[in-house]
Amino acid sequence: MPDFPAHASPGFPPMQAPKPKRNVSEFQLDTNPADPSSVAPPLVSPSLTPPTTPFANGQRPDRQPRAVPVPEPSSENAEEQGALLEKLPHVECAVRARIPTTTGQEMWLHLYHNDVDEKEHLAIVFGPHIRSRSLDALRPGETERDRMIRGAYVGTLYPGRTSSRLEAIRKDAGVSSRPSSGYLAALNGSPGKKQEAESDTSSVASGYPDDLGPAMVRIHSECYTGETVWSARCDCGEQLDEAARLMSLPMPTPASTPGSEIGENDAHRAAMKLPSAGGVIIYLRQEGRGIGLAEKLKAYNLQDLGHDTMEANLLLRHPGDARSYGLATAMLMDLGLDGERGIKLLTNNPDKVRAVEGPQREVRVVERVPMIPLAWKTDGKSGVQGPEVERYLSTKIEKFKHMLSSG
Ligand SMILES: Nc1nc2c(ncn2[C@@H]2O[C@H](COP(=O)(O)OP(=O)(O)OP(=O)(O)O)[C@@H](O)[C@H]2O)c(=O)[nH]1
Repeated sequence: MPDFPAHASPGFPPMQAPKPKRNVSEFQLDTNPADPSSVAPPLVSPSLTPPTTPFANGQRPDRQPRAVPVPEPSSENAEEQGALLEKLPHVECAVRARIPTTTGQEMWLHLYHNDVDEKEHLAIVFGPHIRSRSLDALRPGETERDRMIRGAYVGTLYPGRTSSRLEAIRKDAGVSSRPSSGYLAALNGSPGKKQEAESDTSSVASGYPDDLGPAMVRIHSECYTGETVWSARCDCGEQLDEAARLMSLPMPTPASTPGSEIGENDAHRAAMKLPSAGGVIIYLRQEGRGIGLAEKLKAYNLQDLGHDTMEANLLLRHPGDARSYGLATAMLMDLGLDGERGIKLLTNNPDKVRAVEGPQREVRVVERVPMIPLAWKTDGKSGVQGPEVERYLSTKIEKFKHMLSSG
């Protein structure tokens, strides 16, 4: 499986990163000097990275991160988990489309509307198993063609297709239908199930197979600078690429579960382009940690004047982090990822882990997969580098308490 392309345009040659002026020892990270294993990873330029950097010795050539179990929330730590919304927003998937990507993997882009803002939030779905309940629900007066145009079809589109349901196509072609069950049967119109799909789409089960375990999820906040105009102030573009790469890895076998080491056999299977176990990136339009692009650009000027990313927000009279995750919870529920089985969340952000679960723990984060900066994992061979991103990462660890040393 080839790597996802760097988010930077290949037309722009990489710039020489300036030499760092500061050393990791100045960052006063939360470590216990008596315990060498507690030393946090260094934040200096990769050319100076000492061997304690996670994966610096090439132990994880596959760049597959380890999953960390997430403990059940307790009433004792409820306060530090922060306040959650009392009521989740209403979301509806308006349209989805198949997007072939430059790596050869396909993804399904789902566009959502909601009742709390006017923005178009997105779910980027990898693999065949995750479907939107609100998209699949029948809408009054719509034709089969209408359903296909808004993406509410099963299988793939092709010129001349007349039905959104596979069963109807098989019947027209005189092919006997394979027995299907549950959600897909309901969508396909199997006797006894169609009524269920029409009357109460929220009660049908997700198509995500039980044996795949918790689905992999990334909640990503928009970053125009890091994802589109090649900024090296943050690692947002790289995180988006990495989440897509992990969700495109081949379907696990009993010997290789998602989040575990990937073996030679898996590399072979990836090369054969076997279907991926998939996952979903919820892409929220909360640019600049919720303060918007104009304010983030002011914050960058304040950072150039010597302030860190949190101070800059506060000087502009914004909270350090102005984001919320209720929309993400509602979208995950719509995608059938609520319930006991839980999800595996790609993040270092402790606030995000609980906030995305929702007021009644509608969604359960059962595992956390750390997002280690690529430069740390590849010993500086790739990834965003430079003094600005080093300062950004150190502030995330020191002030936002991101769990960046876990690996
Ligand atoms: N206000 C502000 N926002 C920033 C800055 N740098 C990046 N962002 C925004 O921060 C968001 C990404 O947040 P991060 O803090 O990188 O990561 P996170 O989502 O909290 O945590 P992870 O899940 O571990 O990646 C995006 O909306 C970016 O636009 C900055 O210097 N100032």
